Amino acid sequence: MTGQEVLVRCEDAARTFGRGPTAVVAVHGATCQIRAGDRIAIAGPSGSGKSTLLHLMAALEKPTSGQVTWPGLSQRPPAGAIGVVFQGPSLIPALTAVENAALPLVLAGVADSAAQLRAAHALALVDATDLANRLPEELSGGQAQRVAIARVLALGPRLVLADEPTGQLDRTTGQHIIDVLLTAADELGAALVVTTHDPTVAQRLTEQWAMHEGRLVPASTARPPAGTEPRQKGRTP
Ligand SMILES: Nc1ncnc2c1ncn2[C@@H]1O[C@H](COP(=O)(O)OP(=O)(O)OP(=O)(O)O)[C@@H](O)[C@H]1O
Repeated sequence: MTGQEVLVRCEDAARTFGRGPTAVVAVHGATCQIRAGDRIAIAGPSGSGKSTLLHLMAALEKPTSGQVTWPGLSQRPPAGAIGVVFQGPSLIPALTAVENAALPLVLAGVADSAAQLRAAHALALVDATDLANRLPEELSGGQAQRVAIARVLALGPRLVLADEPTGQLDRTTGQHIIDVLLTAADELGAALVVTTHDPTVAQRLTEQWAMHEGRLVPASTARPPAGTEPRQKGRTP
C-alpha cells in the first residue's frame, strides 16, 4: 500500500481573483498534502474557498503565489490522474448514461468499444448498471450524480476530488452518494477529497479539514485511515 505517497502538495498556495481594491483572495497561502489512500472532507461555508482550493489541486486554476505540485503523479499537471466531480452532474442530454461515462475516454482517443467497456465497469462501481441506457432526463438527481461519478471513475483516477457532490441532493441520497464515492475509491485504490457544507457528510470521511474565509484550518484526524500507516505528527494542515 502506498499510503504515504504524496499525490498533491500545496505549499503556501494562494489564489486571488481580480486586482486592486476589488480583488478577492479566495485562498490564502494553503499548505497541505493529499496522500494515496486519504479520505478527506473539506468543510466550510459558502464562499470560504473550498472550490478554489480543489481547483488548485486539480490544476484547473494556477496559484497566484506559492505552488502546487504532484509528486506521486507521472504528469505535471496531471491529466486523467485526477478526477473532479462537480456539484451538478452536467451530463450531456443527448447521450445515454453509458455514453456519458465513456465520453472523456473517447475524447482522450480510446476506441469506442473499449471506452464503452470501461464506462460499463465504472457504472457497475457506482451501482448504476441498470441505468446504462437511460438519458439524463430519465434519471433522478442522485442517479445522475452517480453517472457523473462513473464518468470520472472511468478514467481510472488516482485521486478523486468531489466538489459538493451532495449539495443538490436530499440528505438520504447525499449519504448514498458518499457511500458510492467511498466504495469506488476503495475499489480503485484512489484517494478521495470531498468538499461539503454538511457536517454529517464531512464525518463520513476519515479526516476533516475546514476552510474559513480562504484559510485552511488545521486538520482533526477522526481515526487512522484504513490500511495506511499511522500519520506522522506535524502533518499539515
Ligand atoms: N472566477 C472567479 N472570479 C472572481 N471571484 C471568484 C471566482 N471564483 C471564486 N471567486 C470568489 O472566491 C471566493 C471563494 O469562492 P469558492 O467558490 O472557492 O468558495 P466555496 O467555499 O467553494 O463556495 P461554495 O460552497 O458556495 O461553492 C468567493 O468570494 C468567490 O466569490
